[in-house]
Amino acid sequence: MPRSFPSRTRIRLRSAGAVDRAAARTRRAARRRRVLGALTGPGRHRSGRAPRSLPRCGFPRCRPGVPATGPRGRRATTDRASWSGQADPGRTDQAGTELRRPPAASSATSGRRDREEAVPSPRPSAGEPSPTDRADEAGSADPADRAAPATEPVPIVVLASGSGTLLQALLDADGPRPYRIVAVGSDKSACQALDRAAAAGIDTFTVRVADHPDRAAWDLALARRCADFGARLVVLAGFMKLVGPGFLDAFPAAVVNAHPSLLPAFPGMSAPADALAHGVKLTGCTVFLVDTGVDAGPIVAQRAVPVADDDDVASLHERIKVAERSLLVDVVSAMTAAPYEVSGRKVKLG
Ligand SMILES: Nc1nc2c(c(=O)[nH]1)N[C@@H](CN(C=O)c1ccc(C(=O)N[C@@H](CCC(=O)O)C(=O)O)cc1)CN2
Ligand SMILES: NCC(=O)N[C@@H]1O[C@H](COP(=O)([O-])[O-])[C@@H](O)[C@H]1O
Repeated sequence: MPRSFPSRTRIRLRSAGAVDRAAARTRRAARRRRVLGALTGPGRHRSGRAPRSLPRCGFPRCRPGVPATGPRGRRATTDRASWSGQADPGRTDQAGTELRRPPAASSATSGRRDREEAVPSPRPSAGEPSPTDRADEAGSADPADRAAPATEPVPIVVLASGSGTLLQALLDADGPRPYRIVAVGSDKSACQALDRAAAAGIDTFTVRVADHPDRAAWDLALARRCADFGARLVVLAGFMKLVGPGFLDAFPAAVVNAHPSLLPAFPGMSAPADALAHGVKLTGCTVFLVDTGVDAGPIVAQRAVPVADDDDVASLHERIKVAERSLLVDVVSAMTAAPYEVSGRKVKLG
């Protein structure tokens, strides 16, 4: 049974700049606590409570408020201590995803902890800032915030195994985009998708299952590579490996997959062939939030595509992919441009 998503969670994917600013606010709040602690005596916050330590990211190189250096010197944001300053507390996970839970929301995802290293948890942790700190973080009095552009692109990583035409559509999308592809990864050492990324001047990486002792270790290695690039959203675009809980926990409600059928019809690796074999007259494509099931996660968007009488698998798949490319660009743009809400199986875009 796939794990479900938390009910009624509002998610705002944050730009790298936003997370860096949140880290700076947290550092300032910590400094204030130290100064006030010195004034009011040992071990006391001005609220009268004992100060809490900041939470640590699960990845060993990461420390709160200290940006790690990713490949080619790019900063992978690692701060997890930045809760939203709203009445409904939200928080930023390792991937920089801000999770906001409306008051009636149930608790976060249940989690297996069968991993070789701790990975970031979407749950509130001991480092939850005080309400005072939340107010500090929410406040727009910070000149750095006021000066920051409102529309910094959200860093995304695309994972692909094949020809990479979905990736190309994300690369080619016209106009200013709310996302920036910071890296393209694959489970294969060579594939056309990696070539397309390299041609566009984008960093690439490979994480092969065969190079890891087991699938859980591969999951964590893949998550680490994506996190090192500062990904807030991971897009599976023709990625032909199932990702597991170790990966998904690092990017809660922030991994999407494109699939060439109208799910829940025809899940799996041969959807267009299965649709043809079934004799359907209408099929299509789906973009969904990936969970631990196979093509089973909450549906974000779908588009219908007709089946022609003389279609073969290649012609049908190509017609689906035309729709899929623009659907994926639309969905990734919407998810990175504005908060979206996940409520059980329902996903509402901003
Ligand atoms: N946890 C999930 N991971 C992925 C999903 C998903 O829904 N949940 N979607 C896939 C894409 N996918 C089809 O939609 C899919 C990919 C791969 C497989 C599969 O069984 N793969 C085998 C290996 C096959 C191979 O390498 O040739 C495997 O993972 O061992 C099924 C469905 C993306 N990931
Ligand atoms: N089960 C996953 C699956 O079937 N994925 C599908 O592979 C194609 C990748 O195309 P591309 O390599 O040209 O981007 C796409 O149709 C994608 O949905």
